[in-house]
Order: sequence, then C-alpha cells, then structure tokens
Amino acid sequence: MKDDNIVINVENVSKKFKLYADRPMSLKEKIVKRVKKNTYKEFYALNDVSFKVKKGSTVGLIGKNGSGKSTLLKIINRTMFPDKGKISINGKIASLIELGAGFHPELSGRENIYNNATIFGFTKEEIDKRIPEIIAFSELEEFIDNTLRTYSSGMYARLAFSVAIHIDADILLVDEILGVGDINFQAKCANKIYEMKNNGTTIILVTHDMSTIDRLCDYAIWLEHGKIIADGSPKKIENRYLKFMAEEQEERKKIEVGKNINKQNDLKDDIQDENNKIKITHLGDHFGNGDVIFTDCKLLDEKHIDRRSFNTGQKIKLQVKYLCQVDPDDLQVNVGFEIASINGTYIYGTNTSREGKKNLKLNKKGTIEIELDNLNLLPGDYSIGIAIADLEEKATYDYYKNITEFKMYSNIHDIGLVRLEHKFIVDDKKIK
Ligand SMILES: Nc1ncnc2c1ncn2[C@@H]1O[C@H](COP(=O)(O)OP(=O)(O)OP(=O)(O)O)[C@@H](O)[C@H]1O
Repeated sequence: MKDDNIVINVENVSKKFKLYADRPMSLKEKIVKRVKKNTYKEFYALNDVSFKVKKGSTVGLIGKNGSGKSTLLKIINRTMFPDKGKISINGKIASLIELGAGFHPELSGRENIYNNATIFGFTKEEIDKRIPEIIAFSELEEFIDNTLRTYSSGMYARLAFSVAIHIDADILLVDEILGVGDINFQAKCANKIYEMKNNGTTIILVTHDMSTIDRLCDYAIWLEHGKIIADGSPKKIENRYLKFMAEEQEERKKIEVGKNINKQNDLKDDIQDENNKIKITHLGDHFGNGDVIFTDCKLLDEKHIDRRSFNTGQKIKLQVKYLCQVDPDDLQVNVGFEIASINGTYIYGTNTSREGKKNLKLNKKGTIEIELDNLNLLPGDYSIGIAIADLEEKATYDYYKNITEFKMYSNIHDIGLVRLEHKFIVDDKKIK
C-alpha cells in the first residue's frame, strides 16, 4: 500500500563502479595496442542500501570520504541509475549537487535562469514573475546579462543555488552547502535551507559538519563503504560517528606523534656537535639550545593507554621523556605546556615558573608528566605543545609548539572550544 507520508523510498539499492588498475587507455592507445584491455576491479559504491524519508523531514547523510554519500544523492536525483534495487520519489526534486550542471556557458545568467526553470516545468510568465527574486538572491544584478563564460566559479554556484531554491521543490538534495560562495553567502544559503525546512520541504543533505546535522536534521544516516552502518536521531548517531572517526584517526596520529622527535633522533649522528651534544635542528615551531631535549612523547588515558582521542571531561596525561645534555645541577628549570585548536587558536598555557614552582631539578634522563584531570575541551581537533626553559624564560632548552595532535569527542553540543561550568538561574530558581 502506498504511504503518502513517505516521499523517498530507497529499496535495496546497489551501485557498482570500475576501479582501474592503471589509467584508462586513450583512443589512440586502444587502436595501436588493439588487444590489450585495461584491467579493472568492480567495487560497490552503494551496497544494498534501504531507507525511507518522511514528508517534511530533514535527513543528514554522514560518512567518510568515498563512503557513497554523493552517489546516493545522484541516484535519488536520477542523474545516475542503480545496478540493483529501486527508488520511488513522490514530489519535485531540486538538487544542489552538481551546481549548474544544466547551465550553458554561452548564454547569459538571465537566459540560463529561463532555461533552467523551464526544465523544472515553469512557464515563461511564471519565470518572469519570480526572476527578480532569483537575481536578488544570487546578488549578481550587475552581471546577470553577461555570458556565463565570464563568471567565476563562485558566481556560477550562486546563480545555480538561487535557481534551485526558487523552483518550489518538494524535495531538496544538498551536497555540502557550505562550499558555495563566500562566508556571507554560505550563511544566507544555510538560512534559506532552514526556511525551506520550516516551510515543509523534505531535505536530504550531505555534510561533514556535525553542527549542521545537529541544527538542521531530524534523522541521520551513516554510510560506510556503501552500506548503512547506523541510522537514527542525530544525537544518537553523532557521538558514535565522532568516536569512530576519532579512533580511526588515532592510529594515524600515533604514527605522526613526535614525528619531529623521530626526525631529530634519526639525524642524531649528523647533528651531534663536538661535545657529543645533540643539536636541535630549528624546524619553525620546534627550537631550543638543546641543554635539555625531549626524546619521547605519549598522551595517556586513565588506563595508561597511549591515545589520540578523548571524551570531553576525560582525564589525560602528557608524558614526555627528557635527556639532559649539560650537568643538571647547573640548570634552574621551568616546564610549560600549551593547548591550541588545530586552526591555531591559543586556548591555554602555563609553566612551573609562572605558578611559583621554582625549585625544579632534573636528572640526567627522566620523565615529565602533565596531568589534566578534567579536560573540558569541546569536540574537535587540538594540539598540545611543551617547553622546557630556564626560570626567567630567557633561554629555551627545547620547545615543541605542537608535539602531538589529538581529537575530542562527546555528545555535548555547546558552542566554542571549552566547556565552562555554569548554572542557569531564572527568577531565583536554578534550572535543572
Ligand atoms: N563516476 C564514478 N566512476 C567511478 N567511481 C566513482 C564514480 N563516482 C564515485 N565513484 C567512487 O565511488 C565511491 C563513493 O563515492 P562518493 O562520491 O559517493 O563518496 P562520498 O561519500 O560522497 O565522498 P566525499 O565525502 O569525498 O564527497 C568512491 O570510491 C568514488 O571514488
């Protein structure tokens, strides 16, 4: 029985592609070599995918690069066809997938609007009525009668987006909205999509940005290697997904950890000076006079497992090994650390000297540990740096601005970088 409430029904859809062992042959090569065929393997970009989308809902598709999200959108949009399975669609689709796929470079912006809107079933009179709005949204008034050939890729995308959102679609397919135009235009697009959602348009959107899923979607589908591995409320999927991505990244980060340290140790023979002291090769964010050097680094969880991903609020310990290359008794030592977001925003830093701990003494070799009992960083990517210097911070012995990177995940949806403990009190009553 047909359920009017279901507007998209994807049933056991599979899509295969060919993976060539070497590059496809050119026509000339095919003619010259005649018998030799390109060797290829087939793989499933989508493998037995089934789901239903309810009218008026907003569904977020998530998954690693290459997991099949765009292929799925293209199949729903019917610009690609499945090898197996069935798709039923109930309504008019507008797609923000391959923006401007139907545009003609030799026609003007205005002519392209007419062409494109006609494909979606609008008469000339209907387009005449809404063209001012389409042009205004695209902010391309000055250029609208120029040929599309002269448009930048951002202008092209603006025009295509503007047409797509003005064709009264019942279903909107969006692939990474945040890639369109500049920041202001992106915000405008996001607002428009929000408005369409509120007006009852069914939306399927692909994004790597969890906060978009969080703000816009009622339902999330997680694809991995062309299969749905989880679906449900965004909150339920999001934490599992972030944790999965974090763990995947962990192995990679472990290899990278202290890569400068390894680089330095690999070069040991070359860079020892006349006193057999290992010199620090200055690598931008790594420098120092080498009186003390760091030789190893770990980020440990409460079970002493070396990890690169942690839950918000988890206890972590940065453990570094050091080697003193001068007489330790001659040094008055100051140890510091700093945490920054991956895009370089400085979040926190301190050192023993600033905290009045001025009697620190080292051995010839040893371990320094920094324990953070309650690492209240919000989900995202961060780096940790470490320094060892003299008490007045005049001489730096060894300093890594980024000794390792790590990822935070959690189902906390606060905004920013750090969770601050807080209470809400309304009319003298604490809100629980
Ligand atoms: N036309 C095609 N021919 C051959 N292989 C393809 C084609 N389109 C996609 N693929 C492959 O299918 C797989 C799924 O691709 P798809 O673009 O759907 O992934 P995605 O999840 O959207 O990735 P991303 O997040 O990087 O956009 C990838 O391995 C991709 O290389």
